[in-house]
Amino acid sequence: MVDSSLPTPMSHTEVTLMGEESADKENNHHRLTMMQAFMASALKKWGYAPQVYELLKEPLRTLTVRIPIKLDSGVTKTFTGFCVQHSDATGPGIGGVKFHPEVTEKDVQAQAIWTSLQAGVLDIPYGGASGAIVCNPKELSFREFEALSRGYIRALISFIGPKKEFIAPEAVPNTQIMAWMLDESSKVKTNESPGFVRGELLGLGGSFGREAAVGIGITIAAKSGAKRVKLPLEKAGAIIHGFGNVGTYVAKTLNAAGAKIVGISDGHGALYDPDGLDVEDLMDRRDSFGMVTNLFKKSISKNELLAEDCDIIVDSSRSPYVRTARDVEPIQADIYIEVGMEKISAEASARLHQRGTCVIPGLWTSAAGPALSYLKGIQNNQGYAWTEEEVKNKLEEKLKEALTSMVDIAHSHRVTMHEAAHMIGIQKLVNASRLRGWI
Ligand SMILES: NC(=O)c1ccc[n+]([C@@H]2O[C@H](COP(=O)([O-])OP(=O)(O)OC[C@H]3O[C@@H](n4cnc5c(N)ncnc54)[C@H](O)[C@@H]3O)[C@@H](O)[C@H]2O)c1
Repeated sequence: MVDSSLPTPMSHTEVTLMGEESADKENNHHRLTMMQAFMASALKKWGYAPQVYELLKEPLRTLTVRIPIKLDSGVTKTFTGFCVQHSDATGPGIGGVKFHPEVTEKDVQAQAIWTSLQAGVLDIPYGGASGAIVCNPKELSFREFEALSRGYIRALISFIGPKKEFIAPEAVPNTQIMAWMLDESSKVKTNESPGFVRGELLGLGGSFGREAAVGIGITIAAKSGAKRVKLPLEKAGAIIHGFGNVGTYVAKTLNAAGAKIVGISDGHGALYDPDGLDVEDLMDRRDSFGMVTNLFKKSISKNELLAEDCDIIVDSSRSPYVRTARDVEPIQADIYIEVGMEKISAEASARLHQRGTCVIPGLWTSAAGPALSYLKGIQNNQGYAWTEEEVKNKLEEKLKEALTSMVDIAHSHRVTMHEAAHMIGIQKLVNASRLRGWI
């Protein structure tokens, strides 16, 4: 039964290209609403009843905790942390923990819903969760970082664990942070399995492949997009919008696959050279804020870069700004690869689709992390670790299966790849909720 009262996909305010800082401000923090709109639209396409949207539009649990930490100066500072569990209908939640000065409860809720959908896209037995600590990682010493990581686990220990929620790395969290979190949970709760956290050190039950995972996903995306638009990857020119952790990894893997990196951008500006940029050199010259474009007199603006001639755009920026249909109008690339949560609006995705651009949605490209967590869980459960090659092959297989399902749904339902991804994600969640008798 189609529900006409469900919200239609959000019509984003058309933001004139007035200077990116003000545009960012205007468009900020829309991701939860945007997620709900994508969800409502996917539910409508499947014809689900309104009660389904009511159940899934918000997380089942949102917890706020306060974490007091003694800083190196001897002063106690109290940090705020969030833990959001969207749904455990399909299994225990899996979610990253973000350490960021501007992260809000709504950001974490959006991320948790998004992770639920990712688990559905991958068809893995997990639900969506997400966590965050409001802090500026650049202001924390190594010891303070450890204290905060352990404090977060102590504050949440009753709500998380292998049967409730796994903790996985997100933005800043690295393997060391995961190891501290695992150790704290073993101290507070005896017999905690190494499977409690995902992404920790190899010597502590971690899996190979954590760092390479996102790059592997994006390379598959680039190769499959290139095949679709009949473009030899070896002759392709790629622009990396957001030359950070993911962006540099992608630049290196695309370079290795034969593509030329013709443009990059960071928080400051952008660089473009049709003859190709020296990725290694740019990486070496980045400052402690990750910026490099500020060193060049010939740098251009981030918006100008979007309009430059290229075959592939990888959008791996960490901008809060969601691109509208109007923003994507100047894009010339044949392939647009979104990395991370909803970088473009439903209308922008539809516009690119209409123009024949192959759009690979972030819901799929960023699913390599959860897919790897799933593979790690299997290794932990069987007490046997696979080789790096085995992990890579299984990861590729899982991602390719998910990509094929997405393409099939896009064709059979005549929808964009974004819509197809959301439709698959939501369907798995609805089926599990229905079997449990929740709806
Ligand atoms: N790190 C991971 O493991 C991982 C995994 C999957 C998805 N993601 C997603 O990928 C995206 C990038 O993550 P990351 O870890 O590389 O982040 P990062 O902070 O290391 O890099 C982000 C880059 O974006 C740039 N940037 C910031 N504001 C910008 C703007 N307005 N315009 C253009 N560039 C801007 C920054 O200068 C930086 O170069 C995020 O959306 C993240 O959620 C990350």
